This record gives sequence, C-alpha cells and structure tokens, in this order.
Amino acid sequence: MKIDILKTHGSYNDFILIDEYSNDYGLNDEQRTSLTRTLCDRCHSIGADGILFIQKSDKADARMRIFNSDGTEPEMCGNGLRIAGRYITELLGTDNAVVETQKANLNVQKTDSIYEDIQTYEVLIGPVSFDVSTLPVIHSENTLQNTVIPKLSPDLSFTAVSMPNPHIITLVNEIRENQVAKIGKKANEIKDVFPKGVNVSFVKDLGDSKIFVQTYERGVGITNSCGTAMSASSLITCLLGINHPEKEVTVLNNGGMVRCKVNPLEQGGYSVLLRGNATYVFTGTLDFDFSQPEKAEFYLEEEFPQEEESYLKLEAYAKNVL
Ligand SMILES: N[C@@H](CCC[C@H](N)C(=O)O)C(=O)O
Repeated sequence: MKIDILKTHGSYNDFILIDEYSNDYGLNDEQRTSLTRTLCDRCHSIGADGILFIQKSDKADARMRIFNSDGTEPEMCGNGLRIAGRYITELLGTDNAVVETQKANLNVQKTDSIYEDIQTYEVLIGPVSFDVSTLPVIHSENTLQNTVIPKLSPDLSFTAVSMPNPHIITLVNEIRENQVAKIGKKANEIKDVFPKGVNVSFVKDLGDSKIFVQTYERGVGITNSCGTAMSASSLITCLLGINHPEKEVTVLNNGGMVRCKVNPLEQGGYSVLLRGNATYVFTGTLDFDFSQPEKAEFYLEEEFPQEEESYLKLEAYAKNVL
C-alpha cells in the first residue's frame, strides 16, 4: 500500500505525520503500531520519536493521535500538537483550530515567530493535574511534591504531574545525560510505582525566567525535547517561586528553545501555553506491505531546506543564551 508521509520536528523532537484526514488508508491500530515501530527505527528506516496520525473528528476541527516510537499510544504530545496544529490549519485554510486529543479538545494557533522566520504555533496544554491517581503513581498521599522516591533515587526529589500524560520533574544544579537516561529507564521499570510508565525530566534554573530541561520520554528514551515536559517544568518552577506566571518562561533544550506561559485558571488549577516551532523537513511516499514491514520502501518527494536553515539560526541563538 502507498502512504504519503511528512517528516517534521518541534525543537528536534521529530515526528512522521500521516494524514488520515484527507486519505482513507483504512488503517487499524495494529497497523498503526507496525508502521510506527518500523518507520521510527533510526538504524533501518526514516527514524523519528513518534508518528502523528491526523484524523477527522466529530468533536473538533480534527483529531491528533500520537504513537511513541515503541508503538505505544500516549495521552498527549506538546511538540507534536504544534505540528498537527500547523498541518490542520494549513489544510483548513485557517489560523487556528481545535484539535481532539485523547483527553481533551485543545486550541492551536499560528502566532508570531519565536525567532526570525520560523513557523511558530502556540498550543494550550491541559488538563493539568497533581492528583497521583491521574498519572498514575502509587503513593501514600494524594499528591507527590518535591519528594524522594526511594526506589528511584536516594537523593533526588520529584514532583508528579499529568499534562495529561504522566511526568515527574526534578530540579538539579547540573544535568548529566547519563543520569537522566539511567533514572528515566529505571522509572519505567518500577511498575509498582508507575504502572503505566512516566516521562522523567531534569530541570536546571538558568535565572532571568530561563530554564534548561532534558527528558527521558516513556516509550522513546532520551529525546532532544518534550513539549509537555517543558510545560510541566515551567509550571513547577512557577509554583516553587523560581519563575512567575505573569512572565513567559524561556525553555532551552537540546533541540533549541520554546516559550511557556503558565495560566492560573479561575476555577483553580492551571493550563500552560506552549509556543514554539513547527518545522517541516521533507515529504515522501512509502510503499508498505504489512506482512513484510522490513521491506518498506521510501521515495523522497520534497525537502524544505529554507525551514531547516531558519531553524538552525534559532538553534545557534538558543546555544548562545546558555
Ligand atoms: N514528545 C511529547 C510527548 C510524547 C509522549 C510521551 N513520550 C509519553 O509517553 O507520554 C511532547 O512533546 O509532549
């Protein structure tokens, strides 16, 4: 079967987008999982952190489903939602859209460039909850805030929050990638604490409303960035008084930079506005046989060198801020 794909990234958290809105490929979930595991493989295929499936919705303008590179389907993806937002608004010829995701219908909007000439979108991340049952995390109290999880680490303190996918966040003075990888892997093995796994982020405060975040993503591993994790980290630094909801937080990551604005809600609780790039890399066509996925062939159609060039400038700027 022939499938059109679009390779994209948000802060170099990279995704393959498959448009099931305009094309009836007749895929079932087993096939979506097979496509994801095959195509995300960085050694033998295109390589990506996940696949975004764009579908029709009877509740919103369109629906986004995200599959992690291991084939699992999480509740949400912040960087992916910006890309889905760009794709859907371009398809519908609008500047904003409501996108159905697993737990909520969320607004996406084209907005001012985050840096010179970058396709920029903002998405509202939520519902946000600190209730441990929403991740879930097995814990003796209703929330887990700034608390040591002895099975994970004897000295690091974590805060648990669902965005609504599950996150734990720790604030550190220095981020070491091998430690993020080790703790992230372990957190996803201790099923008696995190039965559905968890995204693990290490956050360094850089002062002046800037933070650096590195994440071990459930179902993927270390990624260049994770949108929901950067939103969660901005929120937690606001709650700790390090940052302030009135001021956008600049979040640096290994793939560049985004900005997050924490919104306290009238009814209590929070949502987070995540603003950043939605960059197209290339399009192409796949020849995919589900009985022989390893034999998939890919034919490149169009590249977007101008978008990559602009993004490289943002990346260089972000490195300078560090
Ligand atoms: N990269 C994403 C999050 C993707 C889902 C995550 N791996 C999970 O399993 O919850 C983002 O930008 O938020």
